[in-house]
Amino acid sequence: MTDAPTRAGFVALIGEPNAGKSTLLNRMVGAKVSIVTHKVQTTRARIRGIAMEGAAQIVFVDTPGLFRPKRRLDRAMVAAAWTGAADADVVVLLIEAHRGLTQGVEAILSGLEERGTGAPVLLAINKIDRVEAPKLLALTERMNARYPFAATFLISAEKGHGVDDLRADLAARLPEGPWLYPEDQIADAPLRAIAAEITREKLTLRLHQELPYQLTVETEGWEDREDGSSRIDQVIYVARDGHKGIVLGRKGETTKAVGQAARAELEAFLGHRVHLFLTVKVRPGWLEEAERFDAMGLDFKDG
Ligand SMILES: Nc1nc2c(ncn2[C@@H]2O[C@H](COP(=O)(O)OP(=O)(O)OP(=O)(O)O)[C@@H](O)[C@H]2O)c(=O)[nH]1
Repeated sequence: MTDAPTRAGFVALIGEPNAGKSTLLNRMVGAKVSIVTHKVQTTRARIRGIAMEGAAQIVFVDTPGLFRPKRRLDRAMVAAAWTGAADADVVVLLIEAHRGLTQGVEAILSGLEERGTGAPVLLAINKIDRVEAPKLLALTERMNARYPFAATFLISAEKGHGVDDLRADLAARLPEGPWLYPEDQIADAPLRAIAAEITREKLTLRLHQELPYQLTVETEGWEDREDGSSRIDQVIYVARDGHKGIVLGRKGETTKAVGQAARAELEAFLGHRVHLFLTVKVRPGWLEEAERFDAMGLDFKDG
């Protein structure tokens, strides 16, 4: 028997808040490689996780900023977010079985129609554990009458029903080609990446608009200690000296608060004690290294 060709590509998972995107990702990807903290609003599509299915590598991206309240829509940002969906090889629209074709879902479908996407759009009706079979059938028909989905999957992300079928179908739709991320990176980079992402998120929450552009967080050290705790060393890189002060805050209080918040979340995530050490460093021109960050699976630029 000949080996199956390798495949790789991007899958955009879209849906209203609370549809179950994180739950589904965790199911498909496994907790270890799922970057679960994604609340940071950026104009870039973000990699949420990478799943291997046979010889296929499925890179899940999400499109932050897509469905924010209309009044505050920043056109450029929303356009960029849609680009994320349009650039994907496959789009999965996740909806809730008990809520059906809501106004929010309708808005997403209109968006897809307006902008168009060359990629097939799959419908995943989630939370099927909450409704009766006849209702599911009716919803499936209604949705498919509304939009030409390439396929429909009835799933329960929480209970795991239908998730394997969805993942296998996604894998089969990806183009043939080499993997986008080396397998060993998928195996060990993620925890460090998640830890860096958590700190970045706390910085964003704390600094809001003041957050320096060209800021990045890297986990440079990780030591699991015998007492069950972890020592994690991270560096916050900024592009200019002036930015260092913003990140540190008066008497270092910003970094301190960020560190405390990040540590608490890391402890909850890892389930054990964490000693987190943050350093702020200036690294002009880190953008040149953007490709390296891309390779780490944290971000990638649109287009
Ligand atoms: N009953 C049921 N609940 C589910 C299922 N999948 C997800 N949920 C619940 O739905 C809620 C939202 O799930 P999330 O995975 O956080 O949803 P999300 O789409 O990532 O939400 P945002 O992060 O706000 O975009 C959680 O309380 C889940 O436990 C399911 O299959 N059945």
